[in-house]
Amino acid sequence: MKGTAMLKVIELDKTYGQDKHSLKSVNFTAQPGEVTAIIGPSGAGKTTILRSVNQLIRDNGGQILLDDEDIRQANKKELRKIRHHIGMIFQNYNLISPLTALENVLHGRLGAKSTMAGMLGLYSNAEKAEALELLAEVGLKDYAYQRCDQLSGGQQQRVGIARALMQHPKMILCDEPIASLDPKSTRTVMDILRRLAKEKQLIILINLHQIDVAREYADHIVGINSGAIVFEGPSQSVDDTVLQKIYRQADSTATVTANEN
Ligand SMILES: Nc1ncnc2c1ncn2[C@@H]1O[C@H](COP(=O)(O)OP(=O)(O)OP(=O)(O)O)[C@@H](O)[C@H]1O
Repeated sequence: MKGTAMLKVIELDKTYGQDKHSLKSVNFTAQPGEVTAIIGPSGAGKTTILRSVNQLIRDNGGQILLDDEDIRQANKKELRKIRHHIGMIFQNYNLISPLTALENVLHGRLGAKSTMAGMLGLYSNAEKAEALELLAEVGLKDYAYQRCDQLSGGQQQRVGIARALMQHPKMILCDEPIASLDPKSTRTVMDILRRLAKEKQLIILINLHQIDVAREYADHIVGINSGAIVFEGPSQSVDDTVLQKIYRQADSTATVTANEN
């Protein structure tokens, strides 16, 4: 992939089983340099969108263009290559606990290595230096040799971010990355994601339950209700009327988190 990537999702459909229509002709764009947040009630389809974007689940139709290439049309080999440039950040961090922060970050290179080199844990000095630099970028310079299960949730999520950066991503997909974090760690993680989007011109696509966090940190907001996009626009235009539309008639679990430190 080359050039500046933009993610463009066009008329994406997903049906689970026979009749469970989870995404209904979903359209939205996410620009490099911006944080794009997907908000909506529980069960609206946020995770289904993220999992479709990197084709962890197969959808039923539409287009997913990254840098004008349709990810849906990629064969297995091409998909592996595309996925290598898509970082993932998870609610439960998905780190390998007994390993150190540095080792976990180095795992971000696995997709770029031969199976044998990956299995043997063979990393070059340049890769190690880069991993250390990335840990410093997320404020964990002094924790490189600490086991991940000895780090706080917020620190573990920052290791997850450094690991994603080790993939040299065009885009980072974040599935509720702050759901398990306290308000202070939430701010640290969101500050880092926003800074990285700008500095590295990354597309950051993030599922959020916390409306206030989305409004504060996202440049662009996509609102989904029952599988259909009901709002797309700058975060400044998300007012009460828009929120009512996004969360209408739903058993909303959305929370407005406190912004205290
Ligand atoms: N594997 C599956 N099989 C069948 N239905 C599924 C599956 N995964 C999700 N769904 C359904 O698809 C819809 C969208 O689910 P999804 O997990 O994408 O919502 P969400 O907005 O991410 O919810 P939450 O905020 O609670 O995580 C829901 O109705 C859900 O029950």
